[in-house]
Amino acid sequence: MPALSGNQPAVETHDLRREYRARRGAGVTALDGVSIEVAQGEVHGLLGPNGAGKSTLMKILSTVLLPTAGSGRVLGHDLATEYRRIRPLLGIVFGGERGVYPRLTARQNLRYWAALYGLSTAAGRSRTEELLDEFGLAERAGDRVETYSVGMRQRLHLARGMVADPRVLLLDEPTNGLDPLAARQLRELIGRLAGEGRTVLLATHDLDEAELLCDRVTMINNGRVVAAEAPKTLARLLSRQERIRVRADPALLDQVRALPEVTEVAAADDGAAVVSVGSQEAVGRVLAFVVAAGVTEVRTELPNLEEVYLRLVHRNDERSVVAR
Ligand SMILES: Nc1ncnc2c1ncn2[C@@H]1O[C@H](COP(=O)(O)OP(=O)(O)OP(=O)(O)O)[C@@H](O)[C@H]1O
Repeated sequence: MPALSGNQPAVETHDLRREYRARRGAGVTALDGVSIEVAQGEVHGLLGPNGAGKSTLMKILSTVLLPTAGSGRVLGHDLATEYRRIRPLLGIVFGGERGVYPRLTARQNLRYWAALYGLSTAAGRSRTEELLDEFGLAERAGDRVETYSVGMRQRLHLARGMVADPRVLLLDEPTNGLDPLAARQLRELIGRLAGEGRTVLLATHDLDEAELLCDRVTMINNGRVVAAEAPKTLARLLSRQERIRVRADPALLDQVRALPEVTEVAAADDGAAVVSVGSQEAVGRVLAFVVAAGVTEVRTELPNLEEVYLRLVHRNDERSVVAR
């Protein structure tokens, strides 16, 4: 990977707008003033419901689509005028079959892409073998891709995106359609690639994946940024209810339920009870009550990213709620 230069953001956009013209009727505004900033080395999630504008943003960042208005830079290079300098810095892994030839073997695919990226034959061959090893494809490297499982194909997509050792990886729903094991293997690979100092921009519908992998997430709805923060910070900012997880007998739980500060007592999957408390100030009083009653297994927790997402994106279409 080429050395890092300066500390400019890996990716930044300012007021990006993208409209798609319709032949008849009104056009669609896919992006409506999107400003994001992704630091070098960061794993950044792009979250939002279908049609939110994630793929449009990814296409603009990968320089295959121009914005209608606004601007953006990748490692300091302007998206509109310096795309030739940006492309070698990017590894692009979008879903579907594009970019990998099913009738060729994994080895042939990777050598082909290495040649397209301008590697010499010898360098392309050695890079191909490295990638086949790293992405767990070496054993089947001589088989046609059409005989691969979906998980193997997706690992090959990721390997293809890594041929030129890019500084920035753009991943559009890379684990979509994978079974849990294959998705986990791919996430481990993504985590490893990110650990090498690369910047990763990951569009995903999988909120657990985002929580697991991402340093920060941007949530987009109707072409607008509704939040941009670290998953934990978002949870804290949006948490109107603190929760306390306790293990206690049913009689004590009845007493807890009757406390004025408590809004709900629900059963968790693991047999514990999750006590929701109306305000953060009241948590101490409820905690004191359960501890005085002899409960020893007790901890407070924040909502997970899925709950934050549901509140932010599906609550309504408010404008910027928690923009950086
Ligand atoms: N080529 C196009 N022509 C017209 N409208 C388009 C085109 N591409 C996307 N759109 C519209 O722009 C909006 C944003 O689409 P986009 O694909 O960027 O969203 P997304 O967040 O990636 O959705 P998904 O999660 O379903 O992939 C949608 O209303 C979509 O219908």
